[in-house]
Amino acid sequence: RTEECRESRCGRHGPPIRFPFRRNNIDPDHCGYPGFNLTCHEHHTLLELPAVPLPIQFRVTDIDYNYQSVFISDPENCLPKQLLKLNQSSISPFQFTSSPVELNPSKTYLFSCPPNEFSCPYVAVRDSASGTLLDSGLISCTRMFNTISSVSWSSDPNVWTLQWLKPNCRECEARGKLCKLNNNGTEDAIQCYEPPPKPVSKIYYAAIGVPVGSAVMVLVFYAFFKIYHYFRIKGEDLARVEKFLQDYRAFRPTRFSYADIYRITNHLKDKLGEGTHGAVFKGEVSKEISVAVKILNSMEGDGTEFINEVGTMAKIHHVNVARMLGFCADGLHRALVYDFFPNGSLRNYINPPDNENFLGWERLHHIALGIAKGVEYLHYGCDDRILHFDINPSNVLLDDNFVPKIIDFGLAKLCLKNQSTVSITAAKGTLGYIAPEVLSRNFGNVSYKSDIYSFGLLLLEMIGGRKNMDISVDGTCEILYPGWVYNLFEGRDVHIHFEEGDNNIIKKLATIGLWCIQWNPINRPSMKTVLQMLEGDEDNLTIPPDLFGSTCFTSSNSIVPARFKHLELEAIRE
Ligand SMILES: Nc1ncnc2c1ncn2[C@@H]1O[C@H](COP(=O)(O)OP(=O)(O)OP(=O)(O)O)[C@@H](O)[C@H]1O
Repeated sequence: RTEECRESRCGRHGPPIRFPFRRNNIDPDHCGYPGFNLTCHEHHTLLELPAVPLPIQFRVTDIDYNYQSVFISDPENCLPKQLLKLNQSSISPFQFTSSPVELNPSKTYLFSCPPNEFSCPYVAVRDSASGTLLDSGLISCTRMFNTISSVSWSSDPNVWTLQWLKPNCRECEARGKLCKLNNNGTEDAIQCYEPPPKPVSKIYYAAIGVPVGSAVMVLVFYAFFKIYHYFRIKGEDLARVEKFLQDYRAFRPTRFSYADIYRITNHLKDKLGEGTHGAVFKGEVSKEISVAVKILNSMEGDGTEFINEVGTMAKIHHVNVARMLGFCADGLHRALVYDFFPNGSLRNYINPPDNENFLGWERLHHIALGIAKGVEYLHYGCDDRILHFDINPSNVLLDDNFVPKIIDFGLAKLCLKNQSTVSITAAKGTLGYIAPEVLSRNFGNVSYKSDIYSFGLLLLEMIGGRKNMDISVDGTCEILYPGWVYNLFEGRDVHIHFEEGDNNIIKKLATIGLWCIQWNPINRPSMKTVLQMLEGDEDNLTIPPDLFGSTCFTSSNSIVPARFKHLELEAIRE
């Protein structure tokens, strides 16, 4: 039967109502103790105290079950008036309590005041036995009489504290238990019992359910969005791969948006390196097709010129020239997409030649031949002659079979528009490969022979590596005048490691290299001739005149001719 007597409240903020209190006309009789009836009225909890001639209703503001106290106020905010009515009446089963800290019980005086001056026409004043009587504010009031016994004042003058002694549930409450009438119905007999588990309220359900429900909804929406997004992206990816393959088969470059580039490169995650014209990232058009994406340093314009140039570059197809698979001209973003070559650049293998990456002279010879074929194609195989201007080991990539692929062709033209002239500063990394006439027009006109010069130095680097070119400190001279090569022909130590038989390849590459780096562009062979030399017998090759004889090919005894000094100064100044 205790289930029938669950704790309740009149309003959400009302005091808890449980034994010995019960709600009048709502809770069964056995839920409360006689005289402890409370009434709920408009969410207020009301307590009726017996008085003569009529009972008086007070509002219950709180109930302290541990101290068996009930805090009451007057609904009309005029407690002293009620005090007057209560005078002499019994308020059983309650009684006024004295404040436990109040050593001298107070007398309470009741004053009648002019109703127009006071909202409550009665004022109760507490005065200690020793004490001061009136405060001057009550001058217009008339003292009626010293009131009944001790009224218990709480800190709020509009609230009284009543106490009850019977039934005594203090012990039960102190032990965290509840109290009820004994089963035998004897009024005095009280027993404790365990409080039933609190029913989960609707508010609780709402408090927990709403956020949890919302979170689940958000998760479900998020999951739907992700699935939708996934399939949309997948669909776009498939469409892109399809388009890419179509273009690939038709030898057309695919145009990518910057968002595509961003996705292909997995948010520009895997950076392969950074060159003069921009950074290179690894990417994947699909699981099978890996690409390298060169994001060009930002450019101006609407991209029309860029697209035209790219159109020309895309027509270039040669086994030794990296194929441009696609491009991006989106806003100010410009990018070029190439096949990805996992073996990286030739520089990794020739510098120095005797390390573990050394490919062997046979293979290096093939690579030199491949590069020469690629350059020859750029010079003679296209509608317009394409000058590379930056042939060096970094711009030669090696595919799975170590077939060389020339990259960065056309970039000089593409990016020149932005850089006004060939920038020596920008091309610092490849300074040693730049033909004299590119540095100074005193040496002749810039032409396809400038690429021959760079190729010659690439050959010399392939055989000697930087080991023989001291590029530190005053290295410009050594790079431009690799006199050490002549030591090779004279059988002197040039730090090159080779076996018997390799000698011929090395000498062949050295001879061709020397022909290619002749000062006068007219004396340099064309790429067609270079190819014949590379493919022919080295015995038929003549060693070019020692153009370094009178120059600074060693750092210690160098004497630079006046005309070359001019070049040297100019090169350093830029
Ligand atoms: N298609 C590619 N496959 C694999 N690696 C590549 C590819 N293209 C470029 N790289 C690598 O990216 C890096 C940067 O290349 P990039 O051509 O931009 O600069 P660089 O040749 O080192 O310098 P510069 O532009 O001055 O010649 C290099 O390490 C190069 O090996």
